[in-house]
Amino acid sequence: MGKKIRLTTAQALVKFLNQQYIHVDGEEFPFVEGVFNIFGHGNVLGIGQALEQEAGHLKVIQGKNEQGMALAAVAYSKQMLRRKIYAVTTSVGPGSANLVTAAGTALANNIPVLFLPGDTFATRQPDPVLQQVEQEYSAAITTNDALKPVSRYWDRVTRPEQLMSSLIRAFEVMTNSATAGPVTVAISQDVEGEAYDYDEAFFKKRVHYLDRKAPVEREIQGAVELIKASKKPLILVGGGAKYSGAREILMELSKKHHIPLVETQAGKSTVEATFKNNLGGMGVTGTLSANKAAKQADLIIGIGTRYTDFATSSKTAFDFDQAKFLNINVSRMQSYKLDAFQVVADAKTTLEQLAPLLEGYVSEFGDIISELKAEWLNERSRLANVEFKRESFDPEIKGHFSQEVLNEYADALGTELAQTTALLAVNEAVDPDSNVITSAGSLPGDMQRIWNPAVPNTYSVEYGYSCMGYEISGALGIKLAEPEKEVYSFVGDGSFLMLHSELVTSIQYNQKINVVLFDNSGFGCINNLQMGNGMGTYFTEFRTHDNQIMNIDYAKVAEGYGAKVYRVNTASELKAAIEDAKKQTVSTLIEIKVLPKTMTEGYENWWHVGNAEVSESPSIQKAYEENSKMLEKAKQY
Ligand SMILES: Cc1ncc(C[n+]2csc(CCOP(=O)(O)OP(=O)(O)O)c2C)c(N)n1
Ligand SMILES: O=C1C[C@@H](O)[C@H](O)[C@@H](O)C1=O
Ligand SMILES: [Mg+2]
Repeated sequence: MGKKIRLTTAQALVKFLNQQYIHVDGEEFPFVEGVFNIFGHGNVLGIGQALEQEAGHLKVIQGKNEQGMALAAVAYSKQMLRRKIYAVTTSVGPGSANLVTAAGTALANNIPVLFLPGDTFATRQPDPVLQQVEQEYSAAITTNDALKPVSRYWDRVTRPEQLMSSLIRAFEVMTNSATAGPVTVAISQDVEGEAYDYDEAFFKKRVHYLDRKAPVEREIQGAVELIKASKKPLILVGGGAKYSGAREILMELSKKHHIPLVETQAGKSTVEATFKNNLGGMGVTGTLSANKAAKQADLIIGIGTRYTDFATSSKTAFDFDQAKFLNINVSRMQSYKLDAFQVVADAKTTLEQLAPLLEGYVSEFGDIISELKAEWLNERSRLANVEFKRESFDPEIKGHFSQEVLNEYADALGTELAQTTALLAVNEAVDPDSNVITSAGSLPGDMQRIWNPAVPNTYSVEYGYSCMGYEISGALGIKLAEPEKEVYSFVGDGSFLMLHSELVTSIQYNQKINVVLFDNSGFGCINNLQMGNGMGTYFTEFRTHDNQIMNIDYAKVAEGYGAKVYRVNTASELKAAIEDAKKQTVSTLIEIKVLPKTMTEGYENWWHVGNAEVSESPSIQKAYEENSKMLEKAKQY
């Protein structure tokens, strides 16, 4: 037997984390960058003690809300293309419960993060301890069981020696591109501090290889046949294409064979918006150009995409009578979607192998790609120049609010600015290599349609879970990943109110983020959704008990934390604020008052939502009928 080293479980954990490396395309670097923490009695004397004693290369960062710091870890890993992670340690009970939303976000987006919540006593001697839920039907259930449905691997460590097999499994899952996702290793509070004679070999440097899985001959031949037989193939660029680093080969294939590219939220900015064949986002929140191209396509080459209802317009985006599907995905489960021909392999490797076999092939899209792109760019210019009128304003979201109500908003918020105009003013004003992030509300739709990233991998919208609160938390993660660049967090007033605690952490650790807050005094997109489906405006505006529109001074909140703040309600004030914010070293917040109903609306798309089948309202009955008609046209599965 080899040499032994006596450590507590938590000390062994920290020592092990320091020794995990990843190897990608010939480069090797530590996989765990640091540890976010909020200490409580469930982890301070165990993991806290171990980190205090010897953190090694790990950066230790104090979070302000478990969900917030965990979302920062998700965004960090996403920006690092899943090649580096932060671990997240929490106390027991509410501390670990606060991780559930973040774990769901990581899972829906296939992002590796290591969650280390404390667990109840293994000995059960002091039970029930403070914050122990004490489930009556089973003593084995703890709050951490709530993390099982949102973890790709879950384990509870109740003896020090279990840590070894548990961690090896955890790192195998996180560093495998087909299974990458959140991992939970919950360690009993008493066991964190218990000592054990660990084999020294457990702590040797471990390299996890992120090898690129190559397609087999049958897969390549099948893919080539499908492409050569198609007249109008379309490439749907998903997150997997970005993580695989497929930009150059995508552009080469697209140019050579005249195949348009359209993007999912996760795939956007794999290839910059300025690329001539990039028609932008597709689906419910897609562009007119991408959605028109999708309807014409007879072969959809889905690369690293989950085909969510947003990307496929609830399975109405394509002409299913003629379109075939070719899916390239490291996940076999994902590759089966839409009855596709499956290539279960790395995106970049597969496309590189396809390239020489497609020589001479040209699609029949002809000038259609450039015409569609030009048409969309015109529409985008129109959206940049929307002007409010007090007598007859026709907003993007039509027929919901009367002129009187729109004027009431303009007066209450002191603004005449449209959201699309504001967003495009920001797009023009920021440095092109800046990173941008958002996740919930109306902003992700606007971003997917009209934000043009000029530099690859600068667009990080989380739309797998669309988690309110990710925006500001995630901006901190992106800053940690790419400290040399500015990061802009686009956040609605609703999301800001839900969670912005890590703005404080960004200031505390001198990690400058820029929060661009769009205040329309309400849950705007949900108001659109309900009114667009025949309901009235019901609990989605921020109105007081006596029906006054709330005008909240969010800038003052951020100022209280120490951020540099700006209050703007015209496009020129906004541009000036962006310029000044660039000069700051501290985090900034730009509060923009925008009019409701001025976000972008759908472009030849449909979203299957759960309308009421029976109701007393004729407008709801009508919405139900219209949706049922659309459903008849949709692919059933
Ligand atoms: C954690 C979470 N809770 C609820 C939702 C549902 N939801 C989606 S958008 C939204 C309102 C967003 O309001 P705001 O941030 O002001 O954005 P707006 O739509 O006004 O642009 C809600 C409640 C969600 N996505 N995430
Ligand atoms: O319910 C929702 C509707 C979407 O428009 C929005 O972007 C998303 O955040 C959401 O949760
Ligand atoms: Mg809002």
